[in-house]
Amino acid sequence: MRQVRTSQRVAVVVPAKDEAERIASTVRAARAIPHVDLVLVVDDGSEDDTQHAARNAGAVVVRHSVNRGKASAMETGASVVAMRDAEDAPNRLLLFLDADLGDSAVGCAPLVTPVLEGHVDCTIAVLPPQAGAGGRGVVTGLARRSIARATGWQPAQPLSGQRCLTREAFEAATPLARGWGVETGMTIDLLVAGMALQEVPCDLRHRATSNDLAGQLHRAGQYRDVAMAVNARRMRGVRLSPDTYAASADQQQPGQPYSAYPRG
Ligand SMILES: O=c1ccn([C@@H]2O[C@H](COP(=O)(O)OP(=O)(O)O[C@H]3O[C@H](CO)[C@@H](O)[C@H](O)[C@H]3O)[C@@H](O)[C@H]2O)c(=O)[nH]1
Ligand SMILES: O=C(O)[C@H](O)COP(=O)(O)O
Repeated sequence: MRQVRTSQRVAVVVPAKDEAERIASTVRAARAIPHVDLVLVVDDGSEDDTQHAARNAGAVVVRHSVNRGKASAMETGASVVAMRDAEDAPNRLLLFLDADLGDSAVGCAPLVTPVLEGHVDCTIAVLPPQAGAGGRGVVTGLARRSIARATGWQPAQPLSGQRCLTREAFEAATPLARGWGVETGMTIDLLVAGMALQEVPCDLRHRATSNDLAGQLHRAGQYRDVAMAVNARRMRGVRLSPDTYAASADQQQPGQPYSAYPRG
């Protein structure tokens, strides 16, 4: 496991598209997370006032002049953080947060410690049930089954985008899968690369997707992107054989670190 450096800092990266209503409270809450010294908002071609609201709340803001999708905004954010990492200090950990968490974003603090202390390479938030959520688990099920087939892991919330990871882990997961496939692709890439992941319960609230027409269209886009991320990895052979992960898969426990390779 990697060396522990308690002086290591954390950069929060927030991809944001038309989030003027909630971005200020998300930024303020993110700044209160221990070890965070940089909050970077990537305005992904918003048509509202997201960039100014974020800047006024204390974030560093960069902007895509056209909408490029969440994964692209995450890559832009990580590149800007790298430019701001000091040469004589460890690279910052990256903490990706969605823009719609509002005040509850501070509830992501528990994601930092397991990575900072070197226990795992990436943590992923598990959210409590959300008021107004209308999904039937179709996209979530596709993502979970696909991750399990490639790596043996059965995460509770495979689509969760609140993730803290090392720079090395981020690089192992790039180029990121496009759009809404980013989390599923990242999880597979990290586990195939031999990294350890852990789901961590976090007290968060976000704008849940309802079951109206807009919600169903959103889920159709998510399904398409997850399927594309999975198929691209299958075609490139980015997956492990069941023989490799059998022991880890058998012993996995919810909320505990998971690594697909046997630990010697
Ligand atoms: O073109 C876009 C669209 C969205 N976003 C941002 O991406 C984040 C997530 O978008 P949201 O509309 O909240 O998506 P949800 O369906 O609620 O997202 C769930 O599912 C996604 C995967 O499908 C994950 O990325 C999210 O973390 C998870 O909360 C937000 O900060 C958005 O502002 C962009 O940056 N660019
Ligand atoms: O509402 C959600 O959690 C996402 O849009 C995914 O939907 P589903 O997994 O319920 O299909």
